Amino acid sequence: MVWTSRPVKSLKGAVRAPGDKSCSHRALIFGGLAEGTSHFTGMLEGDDVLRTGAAMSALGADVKRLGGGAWEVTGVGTKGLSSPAGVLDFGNSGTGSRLMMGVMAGHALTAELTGDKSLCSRPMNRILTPLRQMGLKDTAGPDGRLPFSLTGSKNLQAITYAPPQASAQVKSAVLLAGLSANGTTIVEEAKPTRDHTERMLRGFGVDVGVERKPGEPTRISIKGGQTLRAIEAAIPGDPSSAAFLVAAGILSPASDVQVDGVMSNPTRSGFYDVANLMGAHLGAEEAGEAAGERQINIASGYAQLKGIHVPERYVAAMIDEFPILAVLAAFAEGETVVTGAEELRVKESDRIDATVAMLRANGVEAEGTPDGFIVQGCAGKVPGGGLVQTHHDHRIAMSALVMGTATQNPVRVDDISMIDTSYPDFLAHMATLGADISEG
Ligand SMILES: O=C(O)C1=C[C@@H](OP(=O)(O)O)[C@@H](O)[C@H](O)C1
Ligand SMILES: C=C(OP(=O)(O)O)C(=O)O
Repeated sequence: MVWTSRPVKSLKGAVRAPGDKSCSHRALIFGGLAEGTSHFTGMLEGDDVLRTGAAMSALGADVKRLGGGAWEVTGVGTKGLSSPAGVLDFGNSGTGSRLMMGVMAGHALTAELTGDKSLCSRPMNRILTPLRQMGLKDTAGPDGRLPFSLTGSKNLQAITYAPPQASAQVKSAVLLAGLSANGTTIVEEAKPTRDHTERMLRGFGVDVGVERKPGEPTRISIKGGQTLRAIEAAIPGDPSSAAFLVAAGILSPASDVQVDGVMSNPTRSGFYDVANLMGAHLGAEEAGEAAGERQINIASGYAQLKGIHVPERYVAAMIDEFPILAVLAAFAEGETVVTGAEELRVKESDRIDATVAMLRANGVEAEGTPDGFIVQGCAGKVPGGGLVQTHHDHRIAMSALVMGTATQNPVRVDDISMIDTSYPDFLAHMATLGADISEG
């Protein structure tokens, strides 16, 4: 079903950021491994997270959705999960499927895993390779694509592993397997990635070592056999979802957009840092802590941006924000160059190709490179008028709809149903700000 976003003169208003997707997955997983009953509020209730909850429940945890973002999870203890009766379907979610593989590796269980078309085309060898070294058995073919089944073991061996990719999902899967392995598992991380697994595990009482030395990979260690203790926590707001609203504020003349309760964590703040480097003037006001994370209220208003070469040190901290950054680049003056972001090719879609095609369909000169893209900015005047193919990728769909609020002509999108995977309130929040987005 095609949806259209039409240009508006201004966007104004305040909305609360939805619960962070990464933290919501982890809350359900860790709550299900803990001893006792955990309570969470402010959870994201997108399809990706719901599927992680369903998987934990099928494996034996008691997972209750109480309504309005509140959840109650009674855990089974670190080695207490058991084989599910049916297939575990992770839908569109790389995070849910990959973190759960790490968890299941350390349990005496067999499970069949699958996902939607997009997830079944994403690489899983990055997870299977280290987990097999630890003792996991699986039926995956050489290409390592879902569906396959895996059989875990209560006797995993700890390893020291240096992931070849900058990936929090790989790091987390290995650490979670390490939680029930014999010995101390160490992940050597060359480039910092989001650290929610480390932080949140500590909140559950797990000892996670982090050793940083200048010029060397960070060594993150976890001793097997530790117990998680149930917690009460509020989930912080999602900076990746908030980025769409903040970008809409920057693009729209005479706008005044506020997004409240956004997690501010240096491993997630790349988009905001880069937007400021391009000339945005984002306001930040302290908004207290949630689950050990700082939160801020972000104020966003119109700015004429300048293209830049995005410094590669920001890439991991804004990995999901490149499609919306490309929209900012389209409105900027001059060229924007992204390098070092080859991981974009293995997300829900090939986000380099999908992003470039989204811009070109709307009259913007852009080209893909093996590890990024180059955008020629239109200095505020983006033609629009195109039909964007989302390739079932939520971040492409939301980026295109935000772009359409400020183009010369409406922007159409082939399908928006998958936005529910990460941001079910997106359309409602955009409507609150005054966007003109409708079906047809
Ligand atoms: O650990 C996580 O919660 C995530 C890690 C990132 O993936 P990679 O680990 O593949 O970079 C990110 O793209 C994803 O949206 C969420
Ligand atoms: C890449 C993403 O998620 P996942 O890997 O969990 O599917 C995303 O949300 O942009």
